[in-house]
Amino acid sequence: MKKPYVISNVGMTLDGKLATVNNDSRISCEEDLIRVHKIRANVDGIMVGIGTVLKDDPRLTIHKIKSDKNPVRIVVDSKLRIPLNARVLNKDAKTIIATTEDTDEEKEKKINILKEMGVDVVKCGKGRVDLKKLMEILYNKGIKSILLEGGGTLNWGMFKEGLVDEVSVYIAPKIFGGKEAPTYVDGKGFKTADECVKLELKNFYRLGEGIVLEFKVKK
Ligand SMILES: NC(=O)C1=CN([C@@H]2O[C@H](COP(=O)(O)OP(=O)(O)OC[C@H]3O[C@@H](n4cnc5c(N)ncnc54)[C@H](OP(=O)(O)O)[C@@H]3O)[C@@H](O)[C@H]2O)C=CC1
Ligand SMILES: Nc1nc(O)c(N)c(N[C@@H]2O[C@H](COP(=O)(O)O)[C@@H](O)[C@H]2O)n1
Repeated sequence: MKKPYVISNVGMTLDGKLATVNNDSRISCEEDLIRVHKIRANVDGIMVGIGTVLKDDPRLTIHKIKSDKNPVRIVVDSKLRIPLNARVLNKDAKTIIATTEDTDEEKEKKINILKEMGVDVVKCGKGRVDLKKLMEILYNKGIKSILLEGGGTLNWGMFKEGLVDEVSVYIAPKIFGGKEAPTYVDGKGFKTADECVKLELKNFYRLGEGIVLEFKVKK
């Protein structure tokens, strides 16, 4: 299958959290955010799950460094829960919403509004977005590289389907704790260590107050 090259990046605490139990996701230092924006500047698309849009209202543009273009923003949103005033829907960059083929009158109405706003809505899968199919669709739209920016539920979906090629994480010297706090990879998890995603460490370095680790995913 032809698919975009996918880089998974997060800023996480030493205990693997992406945010606190109250959804405070201030983890990366300024130097790390600049590093992330340099990656953004080198990919065709930036992808997040609807959970991240609802909790963070991100822009998903390049705004920490100078850049003459923005990658396409991709939101994975089965039930089309995206608020029409979400910042990812502004005119700063193109946006693709990936939703399921499941349909009802209300959903179709919202799709039409989104299309009028210039948003590209793609349908793949039933129940939940079929991520493998989505990757194929995105590749055929000319998106050959993607920065996957979470959150933990979408990260699980992408790792489980074997769709991630590279990992870079910033580990901040912070501990958030909390069983309910989102982690780098949530979802159901693998049942045995044999099934897990295996990584090859490629590089590591100190950045600001924390550390960056870079891996290739073993296929
Ligand atoms: N520190 C960091 O670097 C980052 C932190 N975060 C934090 O992570 C948290 C959000 O994470 P989370 O709540 O897990 O949300 P996600 O952003 O991972 O979105 C998850 C949602 O995506 C939708 N989805 C659709 N299809 C799939 C699929 N095939 N597989 C997986 N998900 C699918 C589901 O909703 P539906 O069924 O409705 O479509 C699902 O609930 C926030 O607290 C945010 O601040 C997020 C990114 C980076
Ligand atoms: N790398 C990184 N470090 C953190 O500490 C973070 N909280 C995040 N969050 C991700 O970045 C998105 C915000 O993007 P904008 O600045 O609004 O463009 C947020 O939604 C998460 O995906 N990342």
